[in-house]
Amino acid sequence: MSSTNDTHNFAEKDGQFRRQASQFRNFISSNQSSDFPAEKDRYALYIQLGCPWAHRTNIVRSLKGLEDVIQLIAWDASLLHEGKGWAMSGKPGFEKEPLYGFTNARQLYEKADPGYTGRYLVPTLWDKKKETIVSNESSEIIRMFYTEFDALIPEHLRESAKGDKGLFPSHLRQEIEAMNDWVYNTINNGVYKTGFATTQEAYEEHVYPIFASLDRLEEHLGQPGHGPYLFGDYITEADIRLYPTLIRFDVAYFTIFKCNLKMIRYDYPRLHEWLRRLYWDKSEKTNGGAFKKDVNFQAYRNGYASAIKAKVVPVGPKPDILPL
Ligand SMILES: N[C@@H](CCC(=O)N[C@@H](CS)C(=O)NCC(=O)O)C(=O)O
Repeated sequence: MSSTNDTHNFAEKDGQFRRQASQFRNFISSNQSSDFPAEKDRYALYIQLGCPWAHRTNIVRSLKGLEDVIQLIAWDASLLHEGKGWAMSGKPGFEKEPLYGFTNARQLYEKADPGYTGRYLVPTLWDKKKETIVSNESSEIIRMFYTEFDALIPEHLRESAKGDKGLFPSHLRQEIEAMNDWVYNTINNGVYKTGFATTQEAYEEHVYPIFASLDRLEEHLGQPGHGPYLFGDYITEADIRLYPTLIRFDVAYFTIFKCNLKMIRYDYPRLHEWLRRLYWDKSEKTNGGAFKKDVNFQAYRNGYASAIKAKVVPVGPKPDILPL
């Protein structure tokens, strides 16, 4: 990403990156008399392809066959304006935001709330009817997508039809929530705390826990009942939340965010297989390739290099991902 000025610095004075809580936290419901009822053509999902949090929401949109139900709008991943957020560059495919002709995310946030003072984050789930933001919290958006839209998707994709083979089956809920917690803190957000650190202390505080947690996941995948997916034979929410971080790991977090004690491809055989299995799958399990569709390795390299103001973009490792 390039920026209009040189003010990108995600760390605070003590060198630590602290993620703000998302501020729009409404929930779409299958109940048609709720404030935000599940409806075809009513909602739009704003993403940019580099963002792992947006990536998880787009994976679930594809996985659940919601492409015709929820519109997708992508900001140009190469353009983050400080003060305006993600933007449209004018390049082909990124001329203007299609609903209002906006050219940056700030305009959208201010349409929802003129007094908004937070960061202009993706993913942003927009209600076209009420003209406001439903939610900008990915962990909640994915749950709305896979629980509330059943009536609008083919029967074989419905969460209610899947029973204990679903994304968040009742017998695994506690285990998935527990894993979500440490994976979020030490891996999903851990790579950011490491990569955005501006002191040696902050960097070292966060880099070691990433690898302790990757080691823990590698072991987890070797236990009975686990593998090929994290909780056995079926993809769950835990897989969806880990994947966007690991698909970026070797090409961006290892190289650019200095999460460089080990690589997925050389040091974690089970995780490496898990990752490639999801990436290359084109079967019904992934609804024909939900995990590969919007992966863009060059966008990850460029985006993270720019986020830390690196003047050079590392080219390796190659290939971007190995065959299964
Ligand atoms: N908690 C949010 C985090 C979203 C987030 O941090 N998005 C980043 C892109 S990866 C963003 O939009 N950053 C723009 C900015 O900070 O100005 C979620 O999971 O939805």
